[in-house]
Parts: sequence; C-alpha cells; structure tokens
Amino acid sequence: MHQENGSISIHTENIFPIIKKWLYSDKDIFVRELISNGVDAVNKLKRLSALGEADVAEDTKYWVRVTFDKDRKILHFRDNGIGMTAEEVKKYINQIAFSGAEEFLAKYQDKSDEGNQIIGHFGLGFYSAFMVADRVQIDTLSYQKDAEAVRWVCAGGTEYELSPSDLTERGTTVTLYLSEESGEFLDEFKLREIIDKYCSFLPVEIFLQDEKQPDQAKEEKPLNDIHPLWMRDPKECTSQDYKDFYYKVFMDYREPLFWIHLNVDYPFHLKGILYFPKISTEFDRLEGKIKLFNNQVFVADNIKEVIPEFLLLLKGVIDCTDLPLNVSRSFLQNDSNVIKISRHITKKVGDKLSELFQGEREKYNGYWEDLNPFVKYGCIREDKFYDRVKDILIYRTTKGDYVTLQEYLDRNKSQHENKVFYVSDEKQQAQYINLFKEQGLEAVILSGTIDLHFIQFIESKETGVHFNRIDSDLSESMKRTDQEDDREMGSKLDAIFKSALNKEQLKLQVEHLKALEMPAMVLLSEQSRRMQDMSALFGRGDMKNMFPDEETLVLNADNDLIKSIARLGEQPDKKEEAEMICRHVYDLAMLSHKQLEPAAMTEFITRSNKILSLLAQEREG
Ligand SMILES: Nc1ncnc2c1ncn2[C@@H]1O[C@H](COP(=O)(O)OP(=O)(O)OP(=O)(O)O)[C@@H](O)[C@H]1O
Repeated sequence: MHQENGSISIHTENIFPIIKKWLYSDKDIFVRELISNGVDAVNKLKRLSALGEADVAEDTKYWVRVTFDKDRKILHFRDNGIGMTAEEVKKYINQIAFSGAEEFLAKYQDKSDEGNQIIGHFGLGFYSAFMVADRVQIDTLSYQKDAEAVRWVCAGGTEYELSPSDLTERGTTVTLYLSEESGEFLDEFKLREIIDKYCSFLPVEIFLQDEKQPDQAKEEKPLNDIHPLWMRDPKECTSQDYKDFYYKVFMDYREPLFWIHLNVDYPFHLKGILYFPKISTEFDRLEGKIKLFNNQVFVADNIKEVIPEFLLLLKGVIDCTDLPLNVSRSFLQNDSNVIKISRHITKKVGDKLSELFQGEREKYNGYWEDLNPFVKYGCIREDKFYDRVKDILIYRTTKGDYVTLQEYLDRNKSQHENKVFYVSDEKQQAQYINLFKEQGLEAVILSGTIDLHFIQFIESKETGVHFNRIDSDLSESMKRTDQEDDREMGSKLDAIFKSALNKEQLKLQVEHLKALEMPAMVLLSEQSRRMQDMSALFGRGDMKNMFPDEETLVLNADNDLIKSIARLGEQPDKKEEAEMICRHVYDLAMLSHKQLEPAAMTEFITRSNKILSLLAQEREG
C-alpha cells in the first residue's frame, strides 16, 4: 500500500485533552483497555475459526503480550488475534467511538449467542493510550487471505499517518512512546500490579516481559487465570475450589462461612460468587469487598450503584456483561438492568439463607453470630430483603439456644405477652440475667452495634411487640404474691433512702422479690435509656439533660439488709451510718446496670474501705 496521511474524524474539535483529563481519572486504565482489545481480537478470531471462516491451525496458542523497553521508553501490547486491514484501521481507529465490536456483532450475532461477549463497554478504549503516550503506533496484519500489514501512527493530534508495516505475523502490535511524565509505566512491578488488578481473570493468557531480557520468555507463565471459578459450572466446583479462590482473591486466611454461586442467563447475564465471611472482631464488619467484572475484565470494587449496599459487607465477585459501565454512576442507579440485577442478587441471598434455615438449622444457628450484622443491616436497608428473611431472623437467648421472634413469644406467652426482654451487655447485666434464670424467665441477647437500630426497626414492623432491656422493667413473675404490703416499712425506707441519696428524679419502689438475697436493683425505663443510648451514639452530651434518667430503685422488703436499714433509720444516732449503707446499696445496684461515673466510683471505693474498717473494728471488739 502507499503512504496516506489524514485527519481522524471526530466530532469535538480536540478530544484528546478531554480524554487525558476526564475520561479516565485513573491513568492505569490504559493497560486494561489495550490488553482487553487484544483479548477481544483473539476472541473474534477464535469465533471466526470455529465458524470455519478463518484458517487458523487447530493447536494455535493464543496470547496477549506486554513488553517494555526502559531505554527507549516504549511499551508494546501485542496479540495474535484477528488483526486489521487498512480499511478496518481507517474505520475502527480513525472514526472515534465507532465500535468495531458492534459491527462485528451485528454480522455474527445470529450465528451464536457467544457474539454477545464481544461487545466492548468501555467507550474510547484505544484512545486511552494517549493519556500516557506522545505517540502511538499500530502495526497490524489481518487474518484475511493476502492481507497486507499496515502501520498507523498518530502523535496525539488529530493527524494520522497510514503506511505499510513490516509485521509478518497475524495480529496487532500497539506501540506506546511514553511521555516524559509517564516513565512509571516502564517499571515491571508497576505493570504487573496493574495487570493483576484488572486482568487477573481475562480469558486469554497474558504475558509480561522486559525486552532487555529475552531469556525471560522461555520460562514465563501467564499472569492470569483464564478460567476463573465464577465462570465455571457450579456443579463442577468443589468446596476446596471455592475456598482456595476466596483465600487468593481476598487474601483472607479465614475460611468463609458459605457462599452463593450466581449463574443467570436470563433476562440478563450475571455470574459471580458471594462469600459470607467469618467475622472475628467488630471492626471487621465493615470490611466487605465486592469486585465487579465485565466479561472477566475487572472494573472496580464496591460499586454501590450496582450492588445493593448491604451486600457490600460480603466478599465476592460479580461479572455482568449487561452493564453500561462507561456511563456515569448516577445513570447506573436508574438503569433498569441494574435495578433487576440488584433485586436478583438480593433474592438469591435471601433464598440461600432460607435454604440453610430450613434444611440445616443447627448450622444456620452456628453461623448467626457472624451473619447477623449483615442480615440485620440488610433488613433495615431493603424492605424486600426484610420480607424475604423476616421469618428466619433468630435471636440467641439466655438459655443458650436460638429462636425466632415467634418462637420466643410463643414460649413465654404465659409470663409476658408480646414483650421481648433483651440483654445488651452480658457481663454488665449478669445479675439481672441470673435473676431472670432463677425465675424461669429468658431474654434474648442483642449486644451488637446495630442492635439498637434493629430493635426499633423490628418494633416498627411487628406492631404490638415491644422490646425491653432486662433491667428496664420488673416482670410480675419476679415478685412474691403471698406477701402483704407493709406500708409502715415502705415509708421508713422511703424516708431514709431519699435523705441519703438526695436524688430528685429517682423513684423508689418497695417490693417483695422472690430473690431474697438481693437487697435492691435499679430499673431504667426503656424509653429513657434508648434516648440516652441514641445521644451517646451521636455524641450529643447535651441531649442528656433533655431526657433525664427515669431510674427506679427497687428495694426488696424481704431482704435482711433492707430490713436492718429500715430499723437503723429509726435510731437518730445510727442515722448517719444507715444513710451510708443506703448509698452503698444504691451504688451496688447501679454497678450491675452501668458503669459508675469517675466521681461516683471514687466515692464508692472510699466508702467500701470505710465500711470494711467499721466491720473490722467491730469484730475486734
Ligand atoms: N488489538 C486489536 N486488534 C484488532 N482490532 C482492534 C485492536 N484494538 C482495537 N481494535 C479495533 O478498534 C476498535 C476500537 O477500539 P476501542 O478500544 O477504541 O473500542 P472498542 O474496543 O470497540 O470498545 P471499548 O471502548 O470497550 O474498548 C475495536 O472495536 C476493534 O475493532
């Protein structure tokens, strides 16, 4: 062919500055684009060969090869794919945004569904090379019979030069003459890192080579895995395969709990694997990672617009060919496919959980501690998800088993109806738990960060059901019913405790508790405590004054210590000591309810010492 100079047909006066600045904020992406063009070229040739339209040796090994020459500041992207004729170069390369893949598809799509896989999604892929190169050269030889190799050169403006090339083997070589500021891309580790990130699972073997070390090529191994697990038939994958893939891709050494292999062909194409990770600390809970792929090309991590937000707490890969990934994220949110995909994933996750609950309840219970933050968050975020899983939400009880809300309500109906007692801190509320257990009562454990919201959410959904913290209310079954109220004793206790504690807001209540050894306990109304928790959560100390504590000190009229206090209080010379004991009783009750403030704690310790020395002195006689 003769040499030809021309002008690239573009619609905007100068598109290159736009490409450089806006199209890809992340420069690394040119590597992904050029490699995936090579992969596409190979796929097209394979397809033609399968249809008998291209003459390619059966044992052909296909590859994409990236080589670099540090001295000449050159990067090569080679492939042994379909190649291009001069006409194709003019059409596909010169006419920006003209998608060769689309035309290819239009021609071959009737012949097989596989054609779909060739649609490119990334927009101006090839031109991203100009983000890092001053000059780009294409040498290409088409698979077609008697084709002549052509060279296309462009120095970043709108002018190009087309001439014969000395390329002798079928395929394409794109040469990038890197700009001064893009030298970083000549570094082997940098290139390897980018290829690992974006191309780890591309379907054609990719090699990286330093041109200064030609010997490297002999022992080289491809950088990618051309058959990633999610593309394989789930029936052929073993549990070990899933675990190995998880360890490798997410660098998580802990075994995942279980996983879901997604495999949809209609009404959209979606493949992927979602893992439910094991959680070891509370901080882990935010560490999910969902990797989004498009035809095995990595696109990005954690794209909220495509994946329901609560699923981002999981780990996994999702490969979807139907996403318009070159459009803005806000557009994605409204894309009907995206909405369908998101719904589908939500449904699959709900189904998997139900399947476990129905078929392997013991296992499901065992997973619950790791699973529950995710499930609860999902319920709060997505009504549809809640609807799917509402009957399989379970609660660990103080009896040590796991029950659904309905099971809990049913088995406690005779003692309290539509009321759920819960524990938010097992250590702190241990005394109340024991009291509950002694009376044959049970509470559920809701001690996670999300539980405060979750309780409110469930109350809003399950009308009539109320959650009460174990220390917020006295169950009727804790009281003795065989005792008459002793009004006189009541008023004596009232007088001495009020005078000793001097707390206006504090309510006093004298009861006959079945737990005789317990002198007193503090109850804080559920409402008031929730307001306090909320204000602590939002760091609003000032709200504390708006919602003062509604505490009640319950004194056990049948406890010996309380009886003594009532008697002591009547003796004027013992009043001071009696008041000291009152304060101590109050502090002890408070301690199993929440932590004391620093000043109260100091006072408590000083007083404890004083009481002990009084006791010791008395013993000495
Ligand atoms: N290595 C190659 N071998 C053969 N043809 C190529 C090669 N690179 C690019 N082409 C042709 O040039 C066209 C334009 O490439 P470009 O990367 O700009 O867009 P695309 O691949 O169609 O879509 P995408 O934006 O997803 O990359 C391709 O569709 C293809 O026909």
